[in-house]
Amino acid sequence: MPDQELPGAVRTLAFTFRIAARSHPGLTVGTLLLVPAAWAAGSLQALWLKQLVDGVVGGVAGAVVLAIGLLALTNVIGWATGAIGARLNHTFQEKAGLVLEQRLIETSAGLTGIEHLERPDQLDRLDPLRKEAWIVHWTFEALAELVGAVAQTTLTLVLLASVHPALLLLPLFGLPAVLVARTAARDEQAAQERTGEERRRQRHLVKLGSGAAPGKELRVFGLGPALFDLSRAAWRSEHRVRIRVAWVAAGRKVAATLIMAAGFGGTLLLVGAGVATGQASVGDLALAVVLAAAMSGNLGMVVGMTQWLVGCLAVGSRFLWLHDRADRERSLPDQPRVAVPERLTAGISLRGLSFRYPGTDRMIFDDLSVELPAGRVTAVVGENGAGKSTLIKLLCGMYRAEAGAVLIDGVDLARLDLEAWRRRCTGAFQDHAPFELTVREAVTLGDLDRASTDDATVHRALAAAGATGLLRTLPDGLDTQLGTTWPGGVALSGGQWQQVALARGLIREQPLLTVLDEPTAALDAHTEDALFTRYAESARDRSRAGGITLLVSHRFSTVRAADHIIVLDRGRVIEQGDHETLLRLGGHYAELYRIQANAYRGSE
Ligand SMILES: Nc1ncnc2c1ncn2[C@@H]1O[C@H](COP(=O)(O)OP(=O)(O)OP(=O)(O)O)[C@@H](O)[C@H]1O
Repeated sequence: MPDQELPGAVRTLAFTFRIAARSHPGLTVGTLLLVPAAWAAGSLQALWLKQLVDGVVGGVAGAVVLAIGLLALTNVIGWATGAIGARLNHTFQEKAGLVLEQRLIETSAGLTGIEHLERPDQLDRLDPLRKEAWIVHWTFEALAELVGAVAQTTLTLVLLASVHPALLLLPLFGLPAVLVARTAARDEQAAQERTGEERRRQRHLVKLGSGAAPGKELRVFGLGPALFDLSRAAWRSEHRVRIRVAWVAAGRKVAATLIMAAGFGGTLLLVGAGVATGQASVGDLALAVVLAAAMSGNLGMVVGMTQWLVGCLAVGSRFLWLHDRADRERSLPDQPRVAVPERLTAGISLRGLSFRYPGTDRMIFDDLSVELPAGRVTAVVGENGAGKSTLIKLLCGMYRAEAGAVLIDGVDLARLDLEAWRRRCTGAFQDHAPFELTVREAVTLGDLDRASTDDATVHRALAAAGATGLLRTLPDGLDTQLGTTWPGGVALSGGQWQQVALARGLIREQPLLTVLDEPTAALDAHTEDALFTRYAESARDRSRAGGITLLVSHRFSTVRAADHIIVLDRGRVIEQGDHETLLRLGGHYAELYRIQANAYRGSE
């Protein structure tokens, strides 16, 4: 289970309301007053109807004219407040939605680590928020409509009590419906939590089955039917739980509706008897019929709006949960933060590092010690799952180690100003983000701290990433839109996307740490080889600030260009040294290098 319960409805409502009200106080108040006013006008009409009926029955012309006038006036007011309220509400929703979305991005991206994006239990929790963030915007409409429904119900009750005090009991008959709605919403949320994994799996399988990237594998392996079966199984497993919850809720709702109907029947009997005995007027009967009928509708609306609001809050509570995490992070005892050094003199030392991913049992590193000397290019090699990418995550402060420390020129990374550290880090990753922007934008995103980026800088970054040739083929040079789903956008191959990502990673000047986690795996071996040999040379030239490059690659022809090579095996360093030393050692590295070199020669 995730480390913390989801926040309750009241806290979530206050939180969502606070964010929106702070950004648009006038709209908030306007919406919350006008929408309910339109509702209340509905009940007043019933009162004027009673006056009208009594006026007609008693033959009092003045009362009839007054009642008609009031009916017309209330109608106009109800219509006008309804129309303006709806307009305001719409504007408010759009504006508040934008603020909420902005906060969501800020909160999610602002968390120091990436645990919430990688841990399955936390992903299950965040999934509805990512997919249905827009539901949170409806919280205010749901709230305004609920306040309106409650206001109308209250006014209806006051009017019913004026006919016969016993009619105040009418809402008791509607109470089960309200309780049933609340329970149904809670059960639905619990079912959502329980079936989060199945839902994600099903969506993942549908995405695989219909996406462009897996299209080839799907055809070669004839995976369509198998994926469909798996997706159907995941859907069934999720659906079974949710259908059971829906049926139980439907059963309870039928019972609650029967109780409401009994209340309506009782009202008619009571007031009808009063008219027969002369204790009530015909107008009272008309009022009671209209209001009692409206009462079940009103309570139904209260129930519906409550359900709607609770549904919005269920999604909002995930937002608050994320927000709480950010708050907890901010409220950690504020240790004096050490400034990030302008240049590295010693380098980075990983000392006695022990780490396992939160929520898992397996140690990825157990007492790992590694030195990354300042101004040097260090390569890490090792089989799949050896811990290479995890090492990078720890160096960038995405996770904290359980024991040991990452020392930056002797200072524990945990004591450094992490944001400032990250501003001095850069990198490119195999699972890079394909930013479908112009080439210039996709590259300059790598250094937003720079006051302005001239074209020469972008060209330099693209050249360093070996993408000059690619640029020549693009119709509008740096202004070319990437991604075919945009007007005039061009399609890039996997390797070309990687080149753009690498250029983004290389645009920052004088980084203290450059992590290159298989950033060119989609390039051919020759191109990668030439690129890194050139990169390693320029990195040595630029090593004045003591910047460190950490390269992860499975290609030994590339790795040999590094100053220092670390061979990882299941989280342990089994060999290290430069290429020549490791070859002389005749160990694991030498063996793998020879296998690759032979395969490479054989393929030529
Ligand atoms: N987010 C995660 N949660 C739990 N375990 C993880 C997570 N990411 C990686 N692991 C586990 O940590 C171990 C090391 O993974 P890592 O990605 O660091 O290996 P790697 O050496 O980079 O592998 P590759 O060469 O395949 O990229 C693997 O066993 C992997 O299953």
